[in-house]
Amino acid sequence: MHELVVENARVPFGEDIVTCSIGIDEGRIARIAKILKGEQAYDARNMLVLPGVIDSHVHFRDMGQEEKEDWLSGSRAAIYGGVTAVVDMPNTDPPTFDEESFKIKLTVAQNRSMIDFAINGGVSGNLKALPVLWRRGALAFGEIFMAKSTGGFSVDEQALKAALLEIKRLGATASIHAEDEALNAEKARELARDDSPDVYSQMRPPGSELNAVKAAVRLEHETGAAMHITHISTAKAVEALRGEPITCDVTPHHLLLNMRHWEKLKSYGKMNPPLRPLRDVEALWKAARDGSIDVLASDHAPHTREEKAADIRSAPSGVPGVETMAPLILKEVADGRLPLQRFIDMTTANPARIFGINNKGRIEEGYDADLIFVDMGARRVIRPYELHSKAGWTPYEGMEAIFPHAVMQRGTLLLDGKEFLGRRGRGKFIRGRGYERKLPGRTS
Ligand SMILES: NC(=O)N[C@@H](CC(=O)O)C(=O)O
Ligand SMILES: [Zn+2]
Ligand SMILES: [Zn+2]
Repeated sequence: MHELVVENARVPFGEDIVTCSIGIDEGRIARIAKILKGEQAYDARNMLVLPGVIDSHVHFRDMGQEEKEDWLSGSRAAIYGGVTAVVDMPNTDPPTFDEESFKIKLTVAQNRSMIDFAINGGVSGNLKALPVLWRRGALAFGEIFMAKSTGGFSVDEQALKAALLEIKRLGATASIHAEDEALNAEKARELARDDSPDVYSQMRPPGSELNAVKAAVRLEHETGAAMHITHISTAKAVEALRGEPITCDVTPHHLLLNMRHWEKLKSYGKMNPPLRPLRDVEALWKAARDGSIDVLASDHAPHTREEKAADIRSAPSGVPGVETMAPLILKEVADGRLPLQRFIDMTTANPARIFGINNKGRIEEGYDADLIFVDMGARRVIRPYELHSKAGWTPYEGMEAIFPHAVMQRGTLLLDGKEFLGRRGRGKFIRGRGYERKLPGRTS
């Protein structure tokens, strides 16, 4: 007799969808079978049941940037979007560059997050701090900024190489923000007086990303570090990774928005890397379908309406996305633009494997019962006032999406139809592989 049985669940197994029961004990999937007995039952009503989404690239801000987002608002938005685990980036205030800032963020997230969370260590002139960040449980290192973005951090190739050698020594993974800082700076000067609506895309051209990705490939050859390119946004950068042992992720905005959206979005469409031409968007979809892109990650980067109302050069870069990512892409799955199994791999098993998150990302015995329940016919138009990020705006207003009907984390419902059941502080810290492990002695 299981504690809880999810009945009438339609679970995708490879190409098939099997109607089954999922037996859950102590928050874990204990059995999957036709019929199971449980003290409690949850009728999935023939909904599609998928593993909870792991969003491996979010900026939940908080601490010195509470006005943009905090862990409570960010994790609430995540739940409504079917996300049951997030990985928070280090460009916060304070930035996660040392033991003290890691502990501060961990305490804040443990007190406030309603979903399970991981914290990445940052890299910026803090080479000596990488081992202690790893021991404190950093999931990975990154995003490591090769070009300045929000927060103004960036490392040159020499510093990046030193960090990669240390990351390799630790057995950790590096996630890279690949743009060419020098080219971006040169373009910004060259286009200082240009007031075309798409000038921001011209200031950070595809060549900037390509230069940085090529440098990252060289550094992988030189260091052998486990590397991942985050928010890849151009056809040529995807090509540059072909055949390389480097994984990558794509954001919903680079799949669903393009340079034609500048007219309408203005500074709300500003993010790094910037909006691209349609030909890059089509190439990203092709790469998502054929597996050249491993992960879908939101790069949830909220800024307030007031900040975003500024002109294109002074407004901050970044768009919110944790609540709309899975719903928007599930709608594309329903429209046949991406196979369901690719969606599942890109949002669950792949990020779990790449970043070393154990026991999450699959509907299999022994895995956490992190589940989302989706009616693939339940389309809804996105309205900003119905979303939950503190941003209070979205670049996807008016677009159709398929939001999950229910969300469960480790066997506890966090959302059930209109009923929101998330609780502050219930999210658990997802520790990286280096947590409290004795570090290999320093070789040099
Ligand atoms: N993507 C963005 O434009 N901004 C992100 C940082 C980043 O991912 O570069 C942010 O933190 O605001
Ligand atoms: Zn970035
Ligand atoms: Zn980011």
